[in-house]
This record gives sequence, C-alpha cells and structure tokens, in this order.
Amino acid sequence: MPVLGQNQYGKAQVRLVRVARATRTHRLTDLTVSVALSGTLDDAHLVGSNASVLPTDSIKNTVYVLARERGVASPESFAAELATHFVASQRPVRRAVVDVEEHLWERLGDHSFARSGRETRTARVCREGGRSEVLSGLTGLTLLNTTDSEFHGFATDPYTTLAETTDRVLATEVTARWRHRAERPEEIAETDWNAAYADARRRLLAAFAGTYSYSLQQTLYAMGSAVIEDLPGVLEIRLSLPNKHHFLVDLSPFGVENGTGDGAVYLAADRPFGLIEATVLREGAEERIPTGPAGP
Ligand SMILES: O=c1[nH]c(=O)c2[nH]c(=O)[nH]c2[nH]1
Repeated sequence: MPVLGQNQYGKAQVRLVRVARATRTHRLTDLTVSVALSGTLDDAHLVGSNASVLPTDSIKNTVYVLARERGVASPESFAAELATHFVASQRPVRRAVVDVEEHLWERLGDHSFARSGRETRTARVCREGGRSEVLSGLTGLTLLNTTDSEFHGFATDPYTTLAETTDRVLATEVTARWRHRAERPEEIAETDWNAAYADARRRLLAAFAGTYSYSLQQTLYAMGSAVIEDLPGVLEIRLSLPNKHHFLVDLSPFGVENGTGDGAVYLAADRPFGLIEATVLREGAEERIPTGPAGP
C-alpha cells in the first residue's frame, strides 16, 4: 500500500486590511496571511474521515477574528499568536506554520495613504512542541549602486564572452529572511519586532551602499554579515539576490561614444538574470532557513 508522507493543509493568502482609528491619525495594516497545519491527519487522507480536519474556512475566519480582537502589533507577533492558537486549540495539530506578508503604505495624511512600491515585509512563525521559530524578512526591495562595482578575474571557458569591468552599475531586488534566537513564548511576546525589523533593514541597506564590490556574491556576504554582527538576536540570514544587469548600450554604429563616464546610457535587462543566493550564519548556529524555491 502506498505510504502517506509529509502533509499539511490550511488557508493560503488571506487578504486582510485593518484600520486602527483610536486617534485622528489612523493606522493602516495590509496583510496577506497563509496558515499551514500538520499533525495527526492520516485518517483524512487514508479513510476519508474529517474528524480531525478543522475547515480551512474556519482557519480564514480565525485570522480575521484575531486581527479584530487582538490587533496586529507586528507581522511576527500576529503570526506567533495565530500559530499558538491553532496548536493550542486543535488536539490533532502538532505544527502550525504561519506566513505573514505586510504590504507597505506611505502616509499622506491622517487618513490617506499611498502604496509604496513593491517592497513587502515578511514574517514566518513555525510553532511545534512548545517552541516557535521566528523568521523575519523582506522581498521586492530594489537597490542600485551607480559605481563602486567591478567584476573581473573570473573563470573562463570556450563560451565566455563577458568583458571584464572595473566600473559597472550594480542592481538587485533583495529577498531576505533572518532567523531569531527568540523561541520561547515569553521572549517572543517581549520583543519589539518593529524595531528589530527596522534595525535589520537599515543594516542591509548600509552594507549594500557602503561595500566596494568585486561581485554580487561579496556584496551579499557583506549584507548578511552586517546583520549577524550588529544584531545579537539574529542567528542566521538567507539572501537571494538577482543580478539586475545594466548593459552599456553599443552606440558605436552611430559614431557615439558610450563609456562609463558622465551620461552613460544602459539597457536595463529584466531577464535572464544572474541569481546569487547564500546563507550567512552566526558561528555555531544551525542552518535552518529553507533553501530552494520554497525558501527566500
Ligand atoms: O557579481 C557578479 N557575480 C557573478 O557571478 C556574475 N556572473 C556574471 O556574468 N556577472 C556576474 N556578476
């Protein structure tokens, strides 16, 4: 008989907007929440018994009720509350993974907002066996340096045509996830997740801007190291950095020089792109952030 392997179920991408109107200056929280539950759910798959299956419709309702009643102090704390709720209230559920994406809005006034670009803040909490693993992160953060980037001395083979460069545009769209030391419910409740997020983001930006780069790989390590070195609560960070290539346009057919100096004109290519990914760890820390398509 075929054997049932890893399985999980839940509601994906619950869209939730919460408006805090306690003062004249309203606060807007715009989230996409996904919940995946696993545990003793064999009978649902093997014999069609739904006795242990809390409907995904109820999971969706829970997201809205908790947001209404407890508020959303941060993506991390909201994910932790949801994960704890499902493990604590449903005996068959042994593990809950809650992903929260926060879509960012720029304030225009007391009650007016503009969606800011493509940048998204992320949090994932995995609750199992009385512990919660907390990952914070971001996606869609586009960064660009107009100089202080070189790429040369690379390996070559018969198919290599890339010219060496000592001055190029370096651009990327950062996806990052970092794992926190905090695992106990009290530690998670006491942490200021918004301050921790702002600190990590600031370190990533400063390292990107401040690194004289000989490759995106080197820039990635500098960004990861800045977070690990400056934030003692972070054990591990994984970065996925597409190389958003900017190619100098060949204008020689028109008798126009297009060097790297003032007024240089580039073709901003969207694909294919180099993809540089790595995890940077605190010494002795375990490598636990998922890699591959499911990872950041
Ligand atoms: O920073 C870079 N790293 C690479 O591995 C690479 N490969 C490439 O073609 N261009 C670049 N740039």
